This record gives sequence, structure tokens and C-alpha cells, in this order.
Amino acid sequence: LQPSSVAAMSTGTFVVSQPLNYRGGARVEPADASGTEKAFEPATGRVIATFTCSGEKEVNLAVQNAKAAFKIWSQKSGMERCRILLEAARIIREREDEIATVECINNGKSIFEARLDIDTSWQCLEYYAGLAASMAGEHIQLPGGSFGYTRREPLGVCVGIGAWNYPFQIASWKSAPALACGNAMVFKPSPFTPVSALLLAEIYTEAGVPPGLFNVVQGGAATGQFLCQHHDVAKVSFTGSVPTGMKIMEMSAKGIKPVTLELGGKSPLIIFSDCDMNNAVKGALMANFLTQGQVCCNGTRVFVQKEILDKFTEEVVKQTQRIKIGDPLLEDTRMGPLINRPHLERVLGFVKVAKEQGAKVLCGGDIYVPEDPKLKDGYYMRPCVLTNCRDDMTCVKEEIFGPVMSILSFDTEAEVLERANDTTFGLAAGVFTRDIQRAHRVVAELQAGTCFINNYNVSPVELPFGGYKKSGFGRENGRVTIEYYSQLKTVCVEMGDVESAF
Ligand SMILES: NC(=O)c1ccc[n+]([C@@H]2O[C@H](COP(=O)([O-])OP(=O)(O)OC[C@H]3O[C@@H](n4cnc5c(N)ncnc54)[C@H](O)[C@@H]3O)[C@@H](O)[C@H]2O)c1
Ligand SMILES: O=CCc1c[nH]c2ccc(O)cc12
Repeated sequence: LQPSSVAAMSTGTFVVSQPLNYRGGARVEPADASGTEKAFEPATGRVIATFTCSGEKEVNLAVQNAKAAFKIWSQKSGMERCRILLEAARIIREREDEIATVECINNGKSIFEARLDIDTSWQCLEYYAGLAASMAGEHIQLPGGSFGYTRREPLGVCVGIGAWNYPFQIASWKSAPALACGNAMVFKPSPFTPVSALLLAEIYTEAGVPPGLFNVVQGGAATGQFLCQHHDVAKVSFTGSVPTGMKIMEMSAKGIKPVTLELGGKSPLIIFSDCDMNNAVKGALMANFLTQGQVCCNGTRVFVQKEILDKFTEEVVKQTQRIKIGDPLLEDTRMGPLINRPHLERVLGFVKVAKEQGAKVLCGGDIYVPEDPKLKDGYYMRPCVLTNCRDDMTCVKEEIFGPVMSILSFDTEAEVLERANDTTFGLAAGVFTRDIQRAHRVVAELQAGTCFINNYNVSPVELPFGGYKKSGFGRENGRVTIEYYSQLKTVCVEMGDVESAF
């Protein structure tokens, strides 16, 4: 894409005509097929691409290309890798509008949010570029002048498998630490959002990575299975649902491959009566309505202390009703369409069941038809706030992955902690309070991998992100992720003679 063509891009015009696989440093048509898929523009319901899902032969070619590039890349020093990753980060930043526009068209999130996603993508590359240059082992003194040292070494060819809610960001958050550690990667985007990972692949090539270091194969479950089962794949990093995560783990277990699983959630957000009300209301909206509610770590169980329940609820509803829904490419839109028609129907189904189980819909929860005729076949709904919720209701127990907030009331800290932790998920949690002791006491008890105090859904790349319990294991971002993309070699050096036992 050229910058001029981006400026001209408007909803209802974009089509993809170039191949969507990337191998050996170029876009290619796959060598074989395991079916075809269509990608949509959720804002209009239009097909923007029809593409071939990669078969075993194509997956094999991508892995072989990655293997060859790994030989070159893994020999480079950390500083050399750092420079190339910094250049890639610079290009992403320079092309931010173009990438955000493509993301917005294929995913449906607002252009405002898509730009934020691209920001945390180049920031992630910058962050790991810095760590690449400073990766080092330890030196350990042993008796008699002997010593040992450790080396942090790459794993080899890593596979990244992504979900559709943050297509470019997921590809960046997986590839940046992988490449920084000296690995190569084959990435498979969700078949719903195949487009933007290609831009990342082209940017890596332009920045100077060896051809084949970052490859993209398109497809669904079958393509994903070929990747996970491949003998030359050293690690799998997966973002997606719990049921698929279980399958990925089974396949990885068969090959004794390390795996990172970033899975779903049903996170609690606890609002104490001593909170700053304005911030708590803003936090609840941030926790529920970004990317049309299709965010894994959303705080969808909003526990509000009884004393402030009415005031909080009234203000949340008022602000939810003000959210501007519509064409995601317009600057003032804050909520676009959901990812596709079946998912929209599924989310509306959750609202229906919630009503049947006794919840009260305070706003939204129904289909929204924008006035602009070109948007009439898009997948829009109005953001929904539910009250009168109980812990045993489906809307409170299951991940909806849509713009549906469930408000629950509570009396005491001990009670809310028990209820907040009563879930098989453990991705995230949040607390709003002005009491600093309570804030830290509560997060220490919350069974979640990422906890927010007096904010929600901010994601600085310096902080590790990942789940407890069925929300997965392993981490993305932060210094610790280096450990998930490298292995430690110990070298023991004898400076004297061998003292043989024989
Ligand atoms: N924890 C996180 O960081 C995080 C981030 C985003 C989304 N999610 C979760 O992802 C889910 C929504 O995303 P989704 O619908 O794309 O998830 P999904 O599990 O249906 O698909 C995720 C990816 O896995 C691939 N896949 C499907 N079956 C496979 C198989 N058998 N083998 C290998 N690959 C396979 C898909 O093609 C897709 O690329 C939600 O549950 C959400 O919470 C989690
Ligand atoms: O959707 C869940 C949270 C999230 C936002 N962006 C990314 C990127 C990569 C992930 O594994 C998770 C997330």
C-alpha cells in the first residue's frame, strides 16, 4: 500500500488482491491447500479477500525457510539484532496510519483504537530491541580457579498462532521477543483477520532481517495443526480460546515443545465505595467496551459496593449510551461492528439468556443499524449494561467476548474476594479504591495473572501479561518473556586436572 492510497481508503472500498502468505521474504501463493476462506469487512459485511488455507506442503516450506534464516540470524550479535528491530519499529511508526486503517477495515475496531494498537506494537519491538542488545549469561566461580558460565540461546523455529481481536499487535507481541532472542518465526493469523500480519512481514524484510525469518501462513485449525505437529518447530505461542489452547497443549506435549498459552477470561472488576467515582466509571467502560468488548482480559463482572451501586450504575449507563457507534474509519467513532455475523448472534444470544435468567437490561444489547446505507449489512450492536445479576447466571460465568457488562453488588471485602475468585479463569482483575492498603491487600488475594489498581486495560509493553488457572501460562511482554523464547546453556570449565573416580 502507498500512503496516497491509504488517504483515499474509505469504508466499503478496500479489497486485497495480493497473495496473503509470506515466505522467504516475499508474498507467495501457497504450494498446496487445505480449503479456502473469505475475509470480511465487518463494517459493511463485504468480502475483502478470498484466500487459500495452507496445506502440509506449504507449512513445511515455511518452516524450512525459517530454519535457513535461523542459521544466519542466530549467529548475529544482540546489537546487530537490536539495530534491525529498531529499524522495523521505526517503519511501523512511520506507516502507523496505513497499518491502523487496514486493521480497522478487517477487524472493525475504531481507527482511534487501531492507532493505539499499532503504538504498542512498535513499542514492543523497541523494547525487545533494547533487551536483545543486553542479553547475557552469568559467570560463576568454582574451586581451584575453575568456573562456569551460562549462555542464553534461541530455541529455533517458533510458531505464533493468533486470535482476531488484535491481529497486528498479537503478531508483534509474539515476533518481537522471539526475534530478539535469535529465533525465526512462522505466524498464522486468525482466518478472520489475515491481512495486517503481511504488513509486519514486509516491514521486517525492509528493516533487514534475513529472508525467511518471519513467515506468514494462512488458514484455520488444519493449518494450525500442521504447524504445531511439525518436527522442526521448537515452540508454540498461542493466543485464543481455552478449548483450542487445550488442543495446542496436547500437540505440544507429544513433541515435548514448550508452549505459551494466552487464553480467555471472565475477569472481575471490584469497585469499593471509597473510590474516585469518575475514574471508576471510566475504568468500567475501559474494562468492557474496547474493541467492541472483544478483549480477553475484559473486566466483565463488575462488583460494586452496595453504598454506591445506584449512583455508579446510573453514571455507567449514561456514559455507555453516549458511546458513538458506526463507521470505524471515522475519527469520532468509538465503537465499530463485531467481528462477524455468527459472533454478533452469539453475543445477542447471551443477552437473551441473561434476561430469561432475571437480569435487567439497562441499555443496549440489541442490533444497531447505522444511518449510512453502506453500513446496513455490518455487524453492529449497542453496548449493553446488565444489572440484577447473580453469580450463577450464564452472563456472569461465561466469556461473552462482546460489549456486555454485568453489574453485581457486594457488601464486604472478604465476600467480594471469594466471589471474584470463584471462576476457572484467571487472566486479569481490577480494583478501584482510594485506600492504598486495601488496594494491595485485595490484589494480593486475587487469582489473576494481571491486576489493575485504579485503572483497567492499559498495556505498557514493559509489564508482563498472561494468565493464571485456565487462562493459560507463560507471559508476553516484559523482561521475563525472554525466558519463554530462549533456553539456558550451562558451560562448566575445568582449570586443573581431571580427578578421575576410576
Ligand atoms: N489471553 C490472551 O492474551 C488473549 C488475547 C486475545 C484473545 N484471547 C481469547 O481468544 C478467544 C477468541 O479468539 P478466537 O475466536 O480467534 O480463538 P480460537 O481459539 O477459535 O482461534 C485462535 C487461533 O487458533 C487457530 N486454531 C483453531 N483451532 C486450532 C487447532 N486445532 N490447532 C491449531 N490452531 C487452531 C485459529 O485458526 C486461530 O488462529 C477468546 O476466548 C479470547 O479470550 C485471549
Ligand atoms: O485480548 C486480550 C489482551 C490483548 C490485547 N492485545 C494482545 C496481544 C497479544 C495477546 O496475547 C493478548 C492481547
